[in-house]
Amino acid sequence: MDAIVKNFPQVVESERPSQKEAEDAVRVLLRWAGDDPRREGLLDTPERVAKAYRELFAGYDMNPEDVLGRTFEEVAGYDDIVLVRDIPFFSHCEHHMVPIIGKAHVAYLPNGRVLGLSKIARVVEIFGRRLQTQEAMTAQIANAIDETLRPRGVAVMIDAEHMCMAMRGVQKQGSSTLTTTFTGAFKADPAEQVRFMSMVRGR
Ligand SMILES: Nc1nc2c(ncn2[C@@H]2O[C@H](COP(=O)(O)OP(=O)(O)OP(=O)(O)O)[C@@H](O)[C@H]2O)c(=O)[nH]1
Ligand SMILES: [Zn+2]
Repeated sequence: MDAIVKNFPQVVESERPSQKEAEDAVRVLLRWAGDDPRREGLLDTPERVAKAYRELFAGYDMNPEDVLGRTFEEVAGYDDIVLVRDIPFFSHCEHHMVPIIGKAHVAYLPNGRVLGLSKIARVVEIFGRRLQTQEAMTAQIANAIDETLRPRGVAVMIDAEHMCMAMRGVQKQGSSTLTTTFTGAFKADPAEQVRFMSMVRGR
């Protein structure tokens, strides 16, 4: 799990700002945007935003190892692809802190043990609820499953729209970005990659 921890230096708990400091920071941003935090409609907004941030960034307080630790072996020798596709997620880009909205497709080739299917979606949640680049998020999901389950291979594809490209800056709505990470047999064997792609695309 070293790679995952290294990719995400997290705030030391003792250095985490207080709720009051977070609310004050929101008041500064409200003034920066041009509004008056003292007007009635905005009085409770800093408190709501601080609370919303704890929810939107809850992934910093979650460890993928806790989720991936529970596995099952009684699967009648099943050893072919397990694919969970179209897992919706919201994340935030680390450059602008605005949403990334997309879907993740996650597959692995079991090596005697399988994961609870919901745990795959939970891992997507853990990494989604942090500040991200799409590339890092794709690699982190694949590496977390690879390092804890030790399957024969992992394939992850993320298809997402970046609001920092749609709502601001270059303002291109509707474009999507695709990223993939392959490990093990998926990395070594292009035929396995093709199988993954066609299962993701197949309807
Ligand atoms: N590779 C990658 N780039 C991202 C991601 N999310 C946002 N970006 C890009 O990060 C870049 C930051 O570029 P900068 O020039 O530093 O910032 P900026 O002036 O706000 O850039 P513009 O968005 O072009 O206005 C932009 O090109 C974004 O599109 C991501 O997940 N992966
Ligand atoms: Zn951005």
